[in-house]
Amino acid sequence: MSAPSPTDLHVYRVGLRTRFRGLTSRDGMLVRGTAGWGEFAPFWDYDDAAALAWWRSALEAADEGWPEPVRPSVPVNVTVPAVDAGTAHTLVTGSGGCRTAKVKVAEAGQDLAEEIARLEAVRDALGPGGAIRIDVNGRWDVATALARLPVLDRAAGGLEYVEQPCATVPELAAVRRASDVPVAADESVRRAQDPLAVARAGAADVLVLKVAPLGGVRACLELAEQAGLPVVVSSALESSVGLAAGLALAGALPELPYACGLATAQLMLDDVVADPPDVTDGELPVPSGPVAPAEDLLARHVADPELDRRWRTRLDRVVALAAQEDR
Ligand SMILES: O=C(O)CCC(=O)C1=CC=C[C@@H](O)[C@@H]1C(=O)O
Ligand SMILES: [Mg+2]
Repeated sequence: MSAPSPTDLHVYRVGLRTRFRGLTSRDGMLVRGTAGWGEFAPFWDYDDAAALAWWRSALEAADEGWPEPVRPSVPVNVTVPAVDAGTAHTLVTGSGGCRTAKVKVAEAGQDLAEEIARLEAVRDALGPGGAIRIDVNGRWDVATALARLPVLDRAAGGLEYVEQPCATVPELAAVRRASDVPVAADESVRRAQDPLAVARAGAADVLVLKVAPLGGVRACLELAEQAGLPVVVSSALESSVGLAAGLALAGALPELPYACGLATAQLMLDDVVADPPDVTDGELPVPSGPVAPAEDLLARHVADPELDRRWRTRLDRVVALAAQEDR
């Protein structure tokens, strides 16, 4: 399917519980194909060329479905946005038994004391056995990373890893060489011309794979195999239609040594899927195939006409790009 009929496309918008990635709501497009439903929801700061991979991932779900899983459920981390310590504590205790927390730091306008308090609260809520990772989204330079990491490592009672401490591959390599905290690459994979460059450079201990920006479950399985590094599957903050693709990847990977960042439905006020899976004992079930939205929820969260028009024109441009590439 290259140009779905407009009736098989739905644009949704759902509010977020707390501000995340500068967003207070999430919007995207759901597409129905012959195998089920896919989600096309590139953030608005992705241009059409970058959005193409998100479209291929949506089409894979809608038209092909996914490879067979090798496990029935996957461990997930609770995602803690750049919130105050009390809210962070509540998020972890209400996460459905997650034993790993990913905590956002380096938020503009916040200071180190707030980060320390957030990490101490998360450790208190998790107890001594849990794992804590932080995500910097590339906002530190190397010197800042090397100054902050020991402090935050202490506040957290030990960090499992730091995700994308700096923006570039050489900077990640420098941090990895000089710090005891393992380094995970996220933007250096999903926003890179060459998603394997960071692995080849020896600049990361772990790769974060997000299905949609990397072009689908099969593309990610191949990437993981070629990289030869442990991977963490993480969401792109989709509805449960899109999250199902992440769960399918996590379910199909030969090895899954870390908890995955796929519990982000907890950050949303509602969903487009009826009875989305709850996190139980820190795990989410791997779906048997693509997941369908519910009519009444689509109606409840239908985008306003202007947003609907923006998504449909965006998709028209991306479908045209895909046709050019396939030629
Ligand atoms: O990994 C997680 O725990 C949840 C997903 C997550 O953190 C993200 C989802 C989407 C956009 C990103 O800014 C953010 C990330 O940087 O990993
Ligand atoms: Mg990240």
